[in-house]
Amino acid sequence: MPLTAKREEAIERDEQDRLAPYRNEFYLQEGSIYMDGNSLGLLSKRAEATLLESLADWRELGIDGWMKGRHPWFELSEKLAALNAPLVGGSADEVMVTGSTTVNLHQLVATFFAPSGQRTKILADSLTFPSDIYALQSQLRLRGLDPAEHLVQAESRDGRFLDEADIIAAMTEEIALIVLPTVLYRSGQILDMERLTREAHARGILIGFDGCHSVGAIPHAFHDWGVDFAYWCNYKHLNGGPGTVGGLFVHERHFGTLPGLTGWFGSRKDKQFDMDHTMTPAENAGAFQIGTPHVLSLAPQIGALELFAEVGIEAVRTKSLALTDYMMTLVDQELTPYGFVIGNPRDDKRRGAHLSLEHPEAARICKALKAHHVIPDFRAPNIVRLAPVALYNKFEDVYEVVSILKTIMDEKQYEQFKNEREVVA
Ligand SMILES: Cc1ncc(COP(=O)(O)O)c(C=O)c1O
Ligand SMILES: Nc1ccccc1C(=O)C[C@H](N)C(=O)O
Repeated sequence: MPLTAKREEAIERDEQDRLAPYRNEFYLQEGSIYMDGNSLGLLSKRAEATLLESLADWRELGIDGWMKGRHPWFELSEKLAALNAPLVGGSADEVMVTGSTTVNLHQLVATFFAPSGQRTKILADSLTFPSDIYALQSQLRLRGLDPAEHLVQAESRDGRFLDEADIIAAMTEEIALIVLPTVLYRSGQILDMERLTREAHARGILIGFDGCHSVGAIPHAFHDWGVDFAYWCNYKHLNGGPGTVGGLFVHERHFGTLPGLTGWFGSRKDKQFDMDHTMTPAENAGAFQIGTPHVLSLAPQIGALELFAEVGIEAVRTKSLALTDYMMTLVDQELTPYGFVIGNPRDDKRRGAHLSLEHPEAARICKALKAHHVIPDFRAPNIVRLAPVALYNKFEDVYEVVSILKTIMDEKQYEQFKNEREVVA
């Protein structure tokens, strides 16, 4: 189904795009358009190379890979932390690449949730990713507190967005800790982290953020905003590979706080192999490591993060906004008659890096897209999530996806599929 908009306009924008050459850094499948980098980013050639180098270090050096490898494993988490730091607005000391999103949340809540007196509750929200809620519930149970009473979830007025004023209103004198997403995983709304942190601190409450959907997509200033802690995954926008090691940020004002969950890799590096039964924790965010790093799962990040160091997060964000803005324009022009509702914020300040297209037939529209070799994901009950990624998608991809969507809707091709979700996406 031809679009009213002209393909040449998309091609022209690609020609002017300074980041266009980075597309060649990635493995893209011929004839397929990947729009799911907000769930699992694609493999880059540099990430593949650093993974293979680490594998070769293991093959050739055995145990000496820890100190003498091409990317010595003993300092690898620290090296990657320094590459993550500019992406979250922290110093290299405030960041550590370790654990996974959910494990890091457990670690940080185990550290910073200190119920006392009437402050015994944790404040989260009703739209956040389920794993965070499960972790918070179990942390409460571990302290002998009933989650039904002690986990407060700020409500959304429309099921899509959160209003900071509602969250602030829930910051009562019963709240000890707040955990919120930076960007909501379904609607892509960015929360005003600076404002929320200021308001939490004005009430004597600690606050941390889940950065899974924002790190590698938008700039952050966790240090300057005064955020107490944050945690994120490196497999979405950072393209570190499936299940790659996650990241965490702890504000320097908390250095010296004993982690809730300690292990020998949280030791000061020069002390670790003293094997003393009295731990000497690292004097920075390194203290929050627990055990031996998953080296082969860290290794792709060396190459993947190098790309971000080269391009800079500001340039990534500028292109990402241009891509999602272009996609919204085409959706408005071409798809409105078919019943799509744009369920993400339109404002640049509020919009993350993906579009959330709502439609009652969303599950089977996603299946029809896949039959056309377009990879979106479906999020229940009615969302087609589409993420045009700055480092590897082009404006012409956006044009093509909207054009395919128009054909699917016009010819009701989605009717060939069941309107039920698949297992993963
Ligand atoms: C916002 C958010 N939080 C938490 C998670 C869970 O992360 P993990 O499975 O890596 O612990 C995800 C994605 O899986 C997510 O998108
Ligand atoms: N970790 C995964 C493992 C398997 C499949 C998807 C994921 C995701 O990350 C989903 C993502 N967090 C989401 O926002 O839906």
